Amino acid sequence: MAIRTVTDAIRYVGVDDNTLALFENQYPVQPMGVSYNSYVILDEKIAVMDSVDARAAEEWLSNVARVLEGRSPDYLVVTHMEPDHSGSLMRLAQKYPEMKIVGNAKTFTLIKQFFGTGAFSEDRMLEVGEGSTISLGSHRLRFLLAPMVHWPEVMAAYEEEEKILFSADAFGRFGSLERTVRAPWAPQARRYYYNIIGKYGAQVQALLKKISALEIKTICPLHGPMLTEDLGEYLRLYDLWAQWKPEEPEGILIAHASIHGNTAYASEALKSKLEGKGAQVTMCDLTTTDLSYAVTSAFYCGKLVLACSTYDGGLFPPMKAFLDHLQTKGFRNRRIGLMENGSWAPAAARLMRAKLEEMKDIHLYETVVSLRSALNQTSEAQMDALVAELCAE
Ligand SMILES: Cc1cc2nc3c(=O)[nH]c(=O)nc-3n(C[C@H](O)[C@H](O)[C@H](O)COP(=O)(O)O)c2cc1C
Repeated sequence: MAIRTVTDAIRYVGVDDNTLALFENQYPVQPMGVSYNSYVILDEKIAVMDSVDARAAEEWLSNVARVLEGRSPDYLVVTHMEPDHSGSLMRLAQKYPEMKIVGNAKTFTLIKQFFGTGAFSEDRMLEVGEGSTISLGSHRLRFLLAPMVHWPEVMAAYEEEEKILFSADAFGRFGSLERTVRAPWAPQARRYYYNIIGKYGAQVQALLKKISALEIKTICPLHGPMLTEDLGEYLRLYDLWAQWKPEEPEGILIAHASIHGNTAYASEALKSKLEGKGAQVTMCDLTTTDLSYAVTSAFYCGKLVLACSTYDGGLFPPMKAFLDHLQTKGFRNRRIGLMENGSWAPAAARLMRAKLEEMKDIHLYETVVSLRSALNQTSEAQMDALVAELCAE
């Protein structure tokens, strides 16, 4: 990946990873890839902002060396210790033994856990806290602690001279810079947010409140593009996401998990009926859709219909996994209809309801569509009643 110029004094030295299959060993990142971002601020003193995944160490070290042009960095700022950003930290630290490591108290606890208690001598660890500053010359970094966005030691850094927010993982998105140069920010930022940061909406709101007092010209996140335009729109979306509010309050997601196809067929019939009433419907086959996309679609819409076959007295596993993931990510504040199928003792609706009742602010529609193997007159009448409820508001 080519080095990029952020401003005259600031360079992007991050690395694209276009070969990784699963980010965090669970989120597909093909074909879009992912980037591990890192920046260098060149002034009287030099700060390197974060390192990269160990997979990308060689390219990153070479990028850093090229922009340094023979100088040595004074600081490596560690905005958090997740290995996709700290995996090459020790390589840079060994190469430049005079360089100080900048972190907060929790950062150094994690550094010791990952790299051993003797990883750094005391004089190499420069501890900062909320509001601490480091002057580099004409540039000055001010630190804003952002605990649990989405690790405990996370901090952002605001560069006061050029009004740049180094936002750690906030505002990041999947997609390498090379492969997604023309892709809109929101779709992969939304999937990144809900799956990785989503549980910590309250902590994201706290960070948004802190940065609302700042004039920001550029946001430099740790994944995906540097953001220079439409910042108001990105902040608006983050504010919505952090409050678990749907982007399409009237949009309906039908998420189905069908063993032999009858529940899927009934879901298609439901979709036709809803569209006949002018509703905006998205379908998600949970047996073929990666969970990270299904979870994102669920958060996007204000209304859902969950349709599931009964399986050994329980939920068909793709629905069970979907509900587990939603719960983990703090899913709430949605209106939901249920459709079940069972050939001899349907239990799916009862089990889905029980799971949803553990979540906050879930409104369940009264009508439950209960299929016995296949759609028939009785279940179609239930479906019509559910359609009326879904379209009533
Ligand atoms: C392995 C297996 C276990 C099942 N367990 C139950 C069950 O416990 N209770 C029930 O009523 N139906 C059970 N069924 C029937 C499914 O719910 C059946 O596939 C469904 O009624 C038809 O819908 P589908 O074509 O969408 O899967 C089971 C089916 C399979 C293949």
